[in-house]
Amino acid sequence: MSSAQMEDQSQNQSVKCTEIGGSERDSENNMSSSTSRFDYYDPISPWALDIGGSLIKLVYFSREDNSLENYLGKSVAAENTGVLNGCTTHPVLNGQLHFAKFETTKINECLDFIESKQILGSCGRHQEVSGGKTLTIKATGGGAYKFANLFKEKFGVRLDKEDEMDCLVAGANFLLKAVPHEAFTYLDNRKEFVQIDPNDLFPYLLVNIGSGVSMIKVDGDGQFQRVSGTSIGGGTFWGLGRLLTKCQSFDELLELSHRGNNRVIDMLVGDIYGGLDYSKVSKIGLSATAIASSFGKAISDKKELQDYKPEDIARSLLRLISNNIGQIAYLNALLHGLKRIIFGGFFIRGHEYTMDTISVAVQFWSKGEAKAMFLRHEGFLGALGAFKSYEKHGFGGLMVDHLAEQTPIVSPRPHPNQKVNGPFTEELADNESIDCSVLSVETLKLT
Ligand SMILES: Nc1ncnc2c1ncn2[C@@H]1O[C@H](COP(=O)(O)OP(=O)(O)OP(=O)(O)O)[C@@H](O)[C@H]1O
Ligand SMILES: CC(C)(CO)[C@@H](O)C(=O)NCCC(=O)O
Repeated sequence: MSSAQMEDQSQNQSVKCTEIGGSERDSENNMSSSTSRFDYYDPISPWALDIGGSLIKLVYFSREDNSLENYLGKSVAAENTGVLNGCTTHPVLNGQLHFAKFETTKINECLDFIESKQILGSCGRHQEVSGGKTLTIKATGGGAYKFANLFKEKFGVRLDKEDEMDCLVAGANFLLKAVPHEAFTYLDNRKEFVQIDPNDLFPYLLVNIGSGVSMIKVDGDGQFQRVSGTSIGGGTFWGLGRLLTKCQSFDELLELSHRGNNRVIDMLVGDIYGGLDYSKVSKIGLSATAIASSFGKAISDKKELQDYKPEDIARSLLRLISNNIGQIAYLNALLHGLKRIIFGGFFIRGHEYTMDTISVAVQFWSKGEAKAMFLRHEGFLGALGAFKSYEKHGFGGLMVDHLAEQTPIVSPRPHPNQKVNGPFTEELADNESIDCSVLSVETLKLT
């Protein structure tokens, strides 16, 4: 299939997922202690959190109304054929996987959202599920530690902490293996979806650009090493950008950068060489338009901060940070012999200029040997990994397993080749949901 065809299809992309759980829920993590088998027939919709330094990411599953009937029907049918009696059934739950994000400094908005959407399930607030057990929710990121008490006080739920790197890798591997049209390249204003053969996925370098940046060499499922990182990341862009431009939101900063011209502030090779290409006077090969020194013009100009346009500052800053991350990523890929570099994290936000800058940096430094790739669900790797981690604890129908098929997505997206007015290419709309079919494997205990 040509990349152009793949791009077209992506416009109707949706994810169908399969949710699998297992085993009896008799551990500390249980949602139910099962005094009757019907305790299992009202499963709490699973959800998971990734609470980072800048943003909280929430992934949750909601069933369609007829889902429960479906579930009961299949289970009873299984019982009638003698499959039950402590054995496993495979009821299919139809529903949707939802994604939402909130600023960590506004965590109350997240708590209100959880409450308003009733994603705590039928047990409601301050629940003690049957048998005196506390509902446990999978959570990752530093905030899973920092805000554990807040969730306990507000909802009576316990945050079951999953390692941040484990979750990033699990989320990335899941997306790369199971979700069609997930990975893409972006260069010269062209977005091309890449279908990676799941058998030829590893090794790769995962570069997660959150507040800070983690670089992880991924060798397989659960096999990885955090090889590097840098504190110059998304938090730096947003923090410095806010101070320098006085803008009020991250989106405003991105919007500014879209309109700006970095050459006003960055010192170019041509500025130093009197307009000549350095490549013409030396073997080093830097063009006149290459940035010699980010923000370098600010030293020579007799100007103050207010003399620069906020949009030009935003543009230079975005270029500086993206370039730097692209370069460090490439150096790590080189050090570890990796050709494929996959970028995630909410810093990217499907922003054309960010992706282009990172891609150019990787291409430039690797002389075309390495490739930068991006992910549609870039910001939800950790939360998806936490969501998937229910599975490894073997309880309660809580694992996205594989994609069954695609159905049209609810919200329309611009065509990848269509020039959009804003700075974003194809960002996941906030709170967008994805159709899912969920296979819930429950071990039913008959009493
Ligand atoms: N609406 C937004 N508000 C604030 N920052 C945003 C927003 N959208 C994107 N960002 C960018 O995304 C970054 C956070 O990305 P992400 O959520 O992946 O990391 P995090 O989990 O908060 O950080 P860390 O993993 O380092 O703790 C911010 O620092 C900022 O650059
Ligand atoms: C500290 C974490 C892992 C928290 O998510 C992240 O912000 C990060 O990778 N920062 C970069 C730290 C460093 O390696 O210099």
